[in-house]
Amino acid sequence: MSADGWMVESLSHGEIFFASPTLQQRSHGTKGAVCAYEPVSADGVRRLFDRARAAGIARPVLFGLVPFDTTRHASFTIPVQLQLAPVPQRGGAVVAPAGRRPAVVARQPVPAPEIYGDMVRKALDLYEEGDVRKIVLSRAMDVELDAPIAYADVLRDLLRRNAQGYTFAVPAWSDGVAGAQPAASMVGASPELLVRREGDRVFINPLAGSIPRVADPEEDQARREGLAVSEKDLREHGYVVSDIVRILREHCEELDVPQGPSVIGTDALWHLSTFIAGRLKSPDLSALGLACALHPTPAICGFPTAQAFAHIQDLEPFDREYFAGLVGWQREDGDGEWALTLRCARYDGDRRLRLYAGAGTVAGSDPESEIRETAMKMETFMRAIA
Ligand SMILES: C=C(O[C@H]1C=CC=C(C(=O)O)[C@@H]1O)C(=O)O
Repeated sequence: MSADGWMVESLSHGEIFFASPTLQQRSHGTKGAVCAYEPVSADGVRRLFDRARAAGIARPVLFGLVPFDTTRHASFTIPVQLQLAPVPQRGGAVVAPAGRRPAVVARQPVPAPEIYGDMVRKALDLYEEGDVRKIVLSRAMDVELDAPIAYADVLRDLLRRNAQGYTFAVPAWSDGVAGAQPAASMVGASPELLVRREGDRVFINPLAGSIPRVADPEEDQARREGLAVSEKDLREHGYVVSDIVRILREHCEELDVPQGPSVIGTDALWHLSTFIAGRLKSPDLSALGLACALHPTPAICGFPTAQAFAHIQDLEPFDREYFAGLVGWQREDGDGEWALTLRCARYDGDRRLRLYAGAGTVAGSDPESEIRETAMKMETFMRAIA
């Protein structure tokens, strides 16, 4: 453990790091890890734990990435050596980065911001036609660096600025697996908890409806207050909460849903947030099982889900892969935490990253503000890299 208490020192490509607001976990080495690259299923997860036991891993913890489109392959890893610790007090001593940061050699938006604006305008036309009410539209940015990233520096930076978030580096496998080097890793700091399960208690914290923060404290506060009463943002948030609650009612016998959202802040944005707690009807439903029942929520897809999903496939000119999917961990008893894979990038382990950002659109959305919001989401991640 390093002086600042974060277990990120010498983390190499393919190793795992996952920090929630209270717990940090990291793997040491990639040798012997039990891995799978297959669509997510309860049977598949069970088989992985069986393989881990057979391999002599005493207290197996499964880490994973589930794609936005769950018919595609997920990436799962049960490391041989895992270290757990409470997160250190924030605001304490911060170890300065050891070396120089990589420089950006090239940036390529996918698509260009104007085209993203056109996508939002097309969504606005669809709202007039009436078969869909919300679509979360995203864009990407391909970045080339002059040198590989230092995981420890990047994660420290993300951790420092996202105290209430879920900071992660989790490997993405490709066909064949079992090699020591993954195809890529997803690296980022998500503000959004999809599901935490502790025994029969579950916690869900959807976010939707956002505004960028500014340095001036008065203007920043005015933006926070404006978001709390914005009709468009409350509507955007409402689709998410009502759909999540509808599904939770099938699986929970007690549900505690606040009357209305509150506003939470990351270092760069204000978000509308609703913290929901429930008690599961069946102890057999794991954290990942419930997360998959809820996914894709209108926070990253839209409403109604099927129509929004089809429009996303049609409008977005790139494959989301693991972006806007699930990232997290789970123990054999089904307890665990799954966050949405947001504010992140796919990193190839060398000099290439693909950053992603999305924004919810509804009738009344402004294409220019959605361009700004997605730019801000990617920019905050870039600050940690170069
Ligand atoms: C899709 C993203 O954010 C979602 C989560 C929180 C707030 C959102 C919004 O206000 O648009 C998005 O629904 C992203 O960060 O890429």
